[in-house]
Amino acid sequence: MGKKEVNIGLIGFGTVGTGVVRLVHAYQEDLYKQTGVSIHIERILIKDPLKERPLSVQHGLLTTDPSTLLNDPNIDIVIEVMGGIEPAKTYIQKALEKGKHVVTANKDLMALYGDELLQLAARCGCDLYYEASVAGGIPILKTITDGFSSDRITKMIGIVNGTTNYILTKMMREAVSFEEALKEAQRLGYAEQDPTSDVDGLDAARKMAILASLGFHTGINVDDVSCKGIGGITVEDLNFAKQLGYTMKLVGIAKRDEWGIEVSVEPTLVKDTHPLAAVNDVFNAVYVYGEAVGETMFYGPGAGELPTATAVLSDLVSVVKNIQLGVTGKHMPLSYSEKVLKGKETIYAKFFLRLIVQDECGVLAKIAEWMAEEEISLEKVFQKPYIGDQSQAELILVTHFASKKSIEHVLDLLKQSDFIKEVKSCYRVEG
Ligand SMILES: NC(=O)C1=CN([C@@H]2O[C@H](COP(=O)(O)OP(=O)(O)OC[C@H]3O[C@@H](n4cnc5c(N)ncnc54)[C@H](OP(=O)(O)O)[C@@H]3O)[C@@H](O)[C@H]2O)C=CC1
Ligand SMILES: N[C@@H](CC=O)C(=O)O
Ligand code: NA
Repeated sequence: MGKKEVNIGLIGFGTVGTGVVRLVHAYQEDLYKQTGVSIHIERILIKDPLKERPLSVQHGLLTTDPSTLLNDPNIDIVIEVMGGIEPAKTYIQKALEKGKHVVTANKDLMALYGDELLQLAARCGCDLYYEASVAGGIPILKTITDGFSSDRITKMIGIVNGTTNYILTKMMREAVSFEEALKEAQRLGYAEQDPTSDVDGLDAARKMAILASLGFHTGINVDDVSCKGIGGITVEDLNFAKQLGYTMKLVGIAKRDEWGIEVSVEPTLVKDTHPLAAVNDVFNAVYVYGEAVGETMFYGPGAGELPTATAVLSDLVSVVKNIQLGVTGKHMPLSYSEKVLKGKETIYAKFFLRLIVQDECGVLAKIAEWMAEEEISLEKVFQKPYIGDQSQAELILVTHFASKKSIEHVLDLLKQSDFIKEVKSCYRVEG
């Protein structure tokens, strides 16, 4: 056992950074007992020196000059919790090149440049850990890389964005408007600096790319993830979902089978009896199916100061243990499978369609005929008068499993036909 003290350079002192400082102080003694070293925060890089902060720190600890942190030979580990691509990427590269280990919560960066940074870390003999980047406080990356090393993961289904889950829960349960719910999520520190990445699904897509890469042992990029956000969801959609026994969730799916891998993020109607339907507010959950173990589910807070800080701290403890044992920078290869992505013709799901149709003889028969031609069979059909116009009806269809290609073809036919007045919505159904 070498060191008596490990010095940390913290980049970012916002929601997560503040949580990290609080926990390092609160758990100082436990951390010492686990690792045999004192963990000391040596410097904190911020942007705005005039900002009021919820936590005061010792004079001289804060700096706006990155070189005082990156060039300080006393700093052993850099924790990056500032977010974004640049200058975060350059700071992490510089830290690794200087022989400093890195812990980051940055999924934007890890989803885009994870491979490059991990390779650099290996070349520099350094550790690079990023547990906080996916599902906040749930220790899901360690679970997948270590816990599932004895199994073959076939599917992961997750609610991996806390902000959108919080918004959808507030809209469905309390009829709070989208704007109000988003503002509250921002106030609570859940949302990204630019919350469009939460709302448009990109944050979840980045997390699913990281999960799929680790779970399927191959490099899945954000561009490989088909992604749709919650922006287009209407209160009407939510009410229909509720009446029919579904809950709307932004769901990420990563699946592999004999045709290859599919990864997607999209608003999904989850059956009320499905465990994911009970995941509310800022909570996240990831269902992992292993060939041998079967179904497992991991649940916990997906964002917020202290939950996210626990993930950062747990990585920090891993690095400190590696330093003490003299095994930093030594990792077995994780990426060894060929990447084969599935086409739409082999991506199967159930779908919910809401249509405004001409209320006349033969309409349903024609729709059923188009569906049959694509080998789509219907699980549920509901019809009710359309409030806006008595000559029209609102038709809701839930299909059995159909390929994405087939459903898209039928949607094209529906949109072009004279007797379908409007295709109001089409959602994937889970459960
Ligand atoms: N919030 C959450 O619940 C979660 C966040 N994450 C990730 O953690 C990271 C941090 O998120 P969060 O704490 O919410 O973000 P915040 O916006 O709350 O904090 C960002 C911090 O970084 C500092 N910073 C930003 N740009 C610069 C710069 N150019 N130079 C120096 N300092 C800079 C800011 O300084 P200043 O204070 O002076 O403005 C601030 O202290 C992100 O990657 C995010 O995706 C991951 C999981 C959950
Ligand atoms: N904005 C993210 C923060 C955690 O990753 C979320 O809402 O999940
Ligand atoms: Na996590």
